[in-house]
Amino acid sequence: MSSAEEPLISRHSSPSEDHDHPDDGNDNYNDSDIRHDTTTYDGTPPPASPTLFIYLLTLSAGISGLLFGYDTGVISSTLVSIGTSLSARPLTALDKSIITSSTSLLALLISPFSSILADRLGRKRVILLADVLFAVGAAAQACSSSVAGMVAGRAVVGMAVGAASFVVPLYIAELAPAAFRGRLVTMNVIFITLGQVVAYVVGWALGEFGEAATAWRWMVGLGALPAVVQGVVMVVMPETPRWLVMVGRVGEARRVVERVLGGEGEGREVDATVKGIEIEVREESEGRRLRGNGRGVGKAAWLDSAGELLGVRRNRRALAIACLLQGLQQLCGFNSLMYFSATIFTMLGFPIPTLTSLVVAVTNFAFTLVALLLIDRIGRRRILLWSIPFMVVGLILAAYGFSFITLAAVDSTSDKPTAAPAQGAAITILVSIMVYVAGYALGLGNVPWMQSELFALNVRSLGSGIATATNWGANFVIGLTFLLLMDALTPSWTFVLYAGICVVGYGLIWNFYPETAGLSLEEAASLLEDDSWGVR
Ligand SMILES: O[C@H]1[C@H](O)[C@@H](O)[C@H](O)[C@@H](O)[C@H]1O
Repeated sequence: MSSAEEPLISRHSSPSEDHDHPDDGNDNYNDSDIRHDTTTYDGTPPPASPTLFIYLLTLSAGISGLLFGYDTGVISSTLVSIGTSLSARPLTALDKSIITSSTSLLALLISPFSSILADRLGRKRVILLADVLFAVGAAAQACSSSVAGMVAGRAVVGMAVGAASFVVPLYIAELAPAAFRGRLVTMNVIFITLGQVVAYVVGWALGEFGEAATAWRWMVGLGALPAVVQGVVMVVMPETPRWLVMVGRVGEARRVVERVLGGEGEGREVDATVKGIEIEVREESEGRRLRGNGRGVGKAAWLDSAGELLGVRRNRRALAIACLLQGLQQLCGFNSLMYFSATIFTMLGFPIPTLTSLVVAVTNFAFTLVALLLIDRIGRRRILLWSIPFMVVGLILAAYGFSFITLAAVDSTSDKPTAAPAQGAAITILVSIMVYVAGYALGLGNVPWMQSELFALNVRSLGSGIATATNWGANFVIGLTFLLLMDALTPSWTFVLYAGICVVGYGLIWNFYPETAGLSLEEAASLLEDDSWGVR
């Protein structure tokens, strides 16, 4: 579908992809949409300025990113504040690893089901359900008295993250006028990193000024707040017109389209948009019927899409690149810092480790802003090739710093180190971690989320879904193994290992990831036909 034919209210995916793919994460709308979808259904220009409705939509997208960021970031301060409150003993490295990684594991497991639920119940209800899970998970963590209870609370939050990270982008993609869609995905990453900053600030403030025994309960419990706010915003937001048409509620769909278009959406445009959605939905169910699937969650449709994805060379290559980038985003070890920086800075003897660890979140947020200003000008491939060397330098320097210190033993009741390690080395590690995080935020923190521009439309949803699952899978591995690796290999070798992964990743990107910035989807796809994978 060319840009002039793109409905104002966007479609989500092609016929064969809609029901049975795993999570396609943050990529139902992306920056390629900025370039390609700037006109409305009948070719008229998009609304000149955002309507109140668009602001509300932006707010709900923002809160969703904030929640994702808050819940992944807050664990850092929580782990160093729990002391002996869970199961009446200090947390072991294994406890910390399982508490942390249960969230990503459940996010990974739940995301494929959220697409089915989103079709059955509607997008809005699934968002509300995710908000309930966020709130219940936060409360369960706050009230837990054992390690198992805490793991269960984190797992419920993981279900919420998995469902929300699929359905919120879908909701926005189906509601936002095309001209604003690209900006909304950009916002999502900014809000995730902002949510992590908020979590770190809350963790530090409560750890410093709160009641020692209950501070960590407030840290995790406060995660319920944005979920409640989002739930309230969602109550006044409509269901998407595309879903309403899918279930035969065309009149309601029409009223929603009128609302989205605001004053500018008079008669003809509304008609054209609703017609476009109806045609699309009809084509989809027709396609499914022809493949003998009726209206169900077609296994054959899934197989068709999977066959296209793996059977066609350029699709296969797109998938390999998208998974490479998502895998690398996590395996480079960044989230080890996001989850455990307060634990690391405690071991290094910093007096207020939760405050020191704020530099990780703030550097990540600040350089994410810089990246998003630069990325279209510099290009995705180039920004990765420029930034990964900084990550390698940061990691090697940190490894070098760690080689000078014997980590202080941590007093299990106060979680404070029993002896202060060498200060110079600790500062070196702090600075090198900042260099590493800045490099990460400039490239790997963002570029992988632009994955959908690599895929042709008919395999985009499934391809992005698999790549997103790769992200959660690798995130789980990192969360589970970091502290255990620090014990088994020493901190220095753990950081060297991450540096090695970055070097290998750099080589793979150099050889296989072509520059797609500024290209149309067709041009990007045909690059991948080339023997050199379009890199030369
Ligand atoms: O893009 C985001 C961002 O970089 C976050 O800081 C990180 O925690 C997430 O894992 C990643 O997906």
